[in-house]
Amino acid sequence: MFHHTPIPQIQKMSQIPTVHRSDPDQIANSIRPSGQIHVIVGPMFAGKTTALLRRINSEGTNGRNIAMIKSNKDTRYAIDSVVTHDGTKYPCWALPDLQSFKQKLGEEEYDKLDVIGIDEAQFFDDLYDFCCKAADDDGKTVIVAGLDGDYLRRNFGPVLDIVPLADTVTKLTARCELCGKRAHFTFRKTNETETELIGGADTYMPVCRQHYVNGSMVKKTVA
Ligand SMILES: Nc1ncnc2c1ncn2[C@@H]1O[C@H](COP(=O)(O)OP(=O)(O)O)[C@@H](O)[C@H]1O
Ligand SMILES: Cc1cn([C@H]2C[C@H](O)[C@@H](COP(=O)(O)O)O2)c(=O)[nH]c1=O
Repeated sequence: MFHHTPIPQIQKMSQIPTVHRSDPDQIANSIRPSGQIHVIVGPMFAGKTTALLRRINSEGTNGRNIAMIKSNKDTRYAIDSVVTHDGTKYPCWALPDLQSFKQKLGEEEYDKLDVIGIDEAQFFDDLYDFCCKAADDDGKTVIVAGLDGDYLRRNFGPVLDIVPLADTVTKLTARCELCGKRAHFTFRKTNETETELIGGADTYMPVCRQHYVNGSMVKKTVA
């Protein structure tokens, strides 16, 4: 039996859907305020909050209007201030999430802001959406400090999610508490296993790779 295979029809040019290219002039001429996002990460005690405060103070010196936010989960040194491990302070909004910020501050005050600092960013689930809107739509400079990794060296919260949005990313290091070499990791001294556990030098120490691995082995052996 003879089978007739249908020959595919060649599409006429007019039938091929047009790909619409964005017009570069239109993009270039659209007037949008230009925001920025700067991200500071690293282990605990690396100087993330210190770096954040330095940048915020320098923006303030340049006459820019600033607001600082931290997670209200961080109750270590003060409720309504960002505080470094060596005691430098800056007043802030301590919030459960970032979406409540505009409402708390008021629309008019929000519009006047040039720079928003965010500390303990690992605790804000809505970090990505907030930063995207603040920089892309509202023209704010957002400076974010937070832990990139938790005590098990896993992604911590949404901090690494905003790297694709960022103008700059700075990874700081601390000093290994056991040998003084550069420390990239945070070691939890206690046996608690929950990801979020607020604490300072009583609970955590910065360590180099070698001492992170040794410490984890010792913990496993003892457990
Ligand atoms: N192992 C440590 N234990 C306690 N404090 C430390 C330790 N290493 C450094 N520090 C102090 O912490 C300061 C940095 O604090 P901070 O900016 O709050 O760090 P981060 O925000 O990265 O945790 C350093 O300047 C130093 O004074
Ligand atoms: C590693 C790790 C840390 N945390 C908590 C401990 C502190 O309260 C903050 C980090 O503060 P810092 O300003 O960076 O010193 O995060 C946690 O909850 N879980 C962890 O694994």
